[in-house]
Amino acid sequence: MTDLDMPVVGLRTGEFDAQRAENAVRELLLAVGEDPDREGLRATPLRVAEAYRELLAGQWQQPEDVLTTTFELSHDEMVLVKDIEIVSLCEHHLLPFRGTAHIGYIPAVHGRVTGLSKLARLVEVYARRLQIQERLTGQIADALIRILDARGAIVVVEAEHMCMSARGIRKPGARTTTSAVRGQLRRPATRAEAMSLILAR
Ligand SMILES: Nc1nc2c(ncn2[C@@H]2O[C@H](COP(=O)(O)OP(=O)(O)OP(=O)(O)O)[C@@H](O)[C@H]2O)c(=O)[nH]1
Ligand SMILES: [Zn+2]
Repeated sequence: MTDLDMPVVGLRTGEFDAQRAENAVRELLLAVGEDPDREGLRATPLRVAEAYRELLAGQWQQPEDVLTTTFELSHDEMVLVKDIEIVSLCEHHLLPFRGTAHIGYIPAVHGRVTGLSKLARLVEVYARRLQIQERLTGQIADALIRILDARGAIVVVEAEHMCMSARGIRKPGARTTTSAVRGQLRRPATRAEAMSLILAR
């Protein structure tokens, strides 16, 4: 059987399998030489499973689920929300990366704008998945174009990866910045204006 013959399993099929996650954590505790039945660890598999349910809640959500409220408004200029805190999980090490996201978009002509909180909800949908920072950044920008029919979108994510600070190269404080720019925001002047607003403290 080749890989191509394998049934497609994983992302967003079914529901979060809490029992399976608990069993896996119990196995992990055994693997690191612990006794999962000692008092302090007895509830740990359950706690960890619940923590992953929360950290990965976006696996079972779609951006359309949160970009619901829109208002009829002809707004020709950029809407920018800065400093949205994010916590995501690096898909390579299952360790958190955390930081901030900044989102700007130019609404559709004679179109609709969305509620500001929905932009932060959109970030959550993609952050609460197994991610790499570049994909997270691009997915948010693409959703703004696809779902809001935005004329332009810019997303900047700044984050610190625990896989770089707590293990491996061990460089606490190293921050990674990624950006995704789509549509009219790719025009140099518009992009420069957006970046200066994002970088202004
Ligand atoms: N581009 C990108 N790389 C990431 C991200 N998160 C983690 N990584 C990197 O993924 C790479 C995985 O490299 P590997 O060599 O397969 O794994 P590793 O031996 O654990 O790597 P080290 O972290 O260098 O010890 C590492 O360089 C991580 O820093 C991300 O969001 N974007
Ligand atoms: Zn990592």
